[in-house]
Amino acid sequence: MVPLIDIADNLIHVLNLYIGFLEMHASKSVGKRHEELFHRSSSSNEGKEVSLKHRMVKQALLTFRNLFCTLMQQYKADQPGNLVPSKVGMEAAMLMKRKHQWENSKKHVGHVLGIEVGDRFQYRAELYVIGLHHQFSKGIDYVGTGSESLATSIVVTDRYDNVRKSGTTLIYIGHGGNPNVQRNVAVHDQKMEAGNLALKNSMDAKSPVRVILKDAGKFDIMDNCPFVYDGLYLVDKMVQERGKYEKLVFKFTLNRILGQSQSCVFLKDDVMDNGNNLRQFASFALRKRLKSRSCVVQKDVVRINDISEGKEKISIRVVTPVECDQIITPFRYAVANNYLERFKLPVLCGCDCADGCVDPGKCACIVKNGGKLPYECNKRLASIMESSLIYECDPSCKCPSSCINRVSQHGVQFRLEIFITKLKGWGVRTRSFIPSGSFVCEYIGEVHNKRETRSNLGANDYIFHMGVGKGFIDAKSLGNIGRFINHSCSPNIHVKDVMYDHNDKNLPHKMLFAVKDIPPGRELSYDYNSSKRKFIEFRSNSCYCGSQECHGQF
Ligand SMILES: C[S@@+](CC[C@H](N)C(=O)[O-])C[C@H]1O[C@@H](n2cnc3c(N)ncnc32)[C@H](O)[C@@H]1O
Repeated sequence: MVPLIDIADNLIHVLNLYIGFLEMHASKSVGKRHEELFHRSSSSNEGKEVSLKHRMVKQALLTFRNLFCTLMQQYKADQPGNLVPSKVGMEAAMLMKRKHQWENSKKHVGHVLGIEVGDRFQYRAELYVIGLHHQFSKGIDYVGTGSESLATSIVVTDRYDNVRKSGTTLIYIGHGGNPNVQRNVAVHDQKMEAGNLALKNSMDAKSPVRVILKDAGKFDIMDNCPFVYDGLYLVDKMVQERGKYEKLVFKFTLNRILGQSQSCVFLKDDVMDNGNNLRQFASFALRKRLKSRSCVVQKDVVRINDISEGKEKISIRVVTPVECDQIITPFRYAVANNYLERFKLPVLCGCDCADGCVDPGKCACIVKNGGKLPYECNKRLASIMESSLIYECDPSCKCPSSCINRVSQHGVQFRLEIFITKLKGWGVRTRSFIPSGSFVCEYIGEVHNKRETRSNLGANDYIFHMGVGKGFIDAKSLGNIGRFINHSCSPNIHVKDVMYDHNDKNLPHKMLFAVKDIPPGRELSYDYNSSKRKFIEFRSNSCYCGSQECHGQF
């Protein structure tokens, strides 16, 4: 028992140092903005802070999960009778609290910096550790007291008769009144106090409330990450009625604030549309069938099985809703850039590492990366933000294709699909979980040189600017999945320059890598204006990315 705690403690100590380091750099500017309802970033610096905060939240989750696993193992070995995961979660969270490892520990109304609509969580205690909901078991969290209180967040479970209608309206039953045999509490009327009072105050003040949905086996959100942050809602109505135990309960009607991104929980909304709770009319078999399907495919019909026509290792399908008859404007799918003849791409200088580039100091290609391997052994970027230019091993190198320094040249590795968005035309989403740092795809097209002007190329939505004084990639008539990826002010992938089959730094491969873990069903997006460089010019002025940090305009 003791050694395991020691391991956990050491682990926390190391992570603590790292978090402390991040905090030191973040604290100067993040400060007061915790109080803001919508964390919009107006400058690229703020954008950086938001992504830093994302990392800090992620780090807190990682610390929690490691600790949770360690404690679970400990309980399994020493006290299997006391193994209650929710209690172990609480214990892990409290251990972290003692080490000041919680994120966003100050309660506030509105979104929480570093957490996005649609983010999923495995354990209830995780919500506490990252500051999304500061209650271990109570459904309503709030700030202030009495008539001054305001609800900050609610967790919607099936414990009470909560109902969800049309994906945007929640009928949420207030707190209290349930019998509790263990604590010898009999069923009673709910009282207008604590969380109930806070929700009422929020209604009067029109103050938004964070909503976290929980799949309890009947709400089919996701099996292993049942808690989903569904965004901000307003409490529009409150009535007092007789509940299932014939005692008085408060029923709050909350409506989702418009303009927030989808959290991919619409699967069951269709079923629950007419105001019916899934539990009230769906048979067990139907529920099981629905549960086994992914919410990504539920609403859409597959129109094209593989738009790459076998050119990619993994087929890329095109889906649209049943009623949508939109088709993709024809283009030629390619898995490599088409360089115009006049480029005469320079010769390569490969490495001699027949053993697979295991010694970074000896590999000529890795030396070009400053002697550091750009990728970890799991083929993910070693450091997401570092090195804007990466040299991978090239066709003339002696190393095998499995070499650790060959990642993005192998093409698409995750199941991606093209779908129709509400306001941005076609978009790309993932059907697989994409871990942070993974290669997603290249932006492929016809490569033109710097002397050619926009008017030569003709205005189109698919021109990717390689950088000042460099070339363009035009993916209008020849391209790959990359041409369908939209812009977001809060992106989940980003562009890296990679060289592997020529030496012209003016024409690097534009490779897209995940900057965070991306769950299945999430749209992929990068910042078209990253680092003050316009990769792709918007023809319309308005941005419809729907993120909390959206600038609205281009
Ligand atoms: C490279 S294309 C992306 C794929 C495109 N949506 C399509 O239907 O083929 C770039 C164009 O997509 C649209 N777009 C991408 N991101 C957008 C956003 N956040 N808001 C509005 N339009 C967007 C703009 O018309 C832009 O010029």
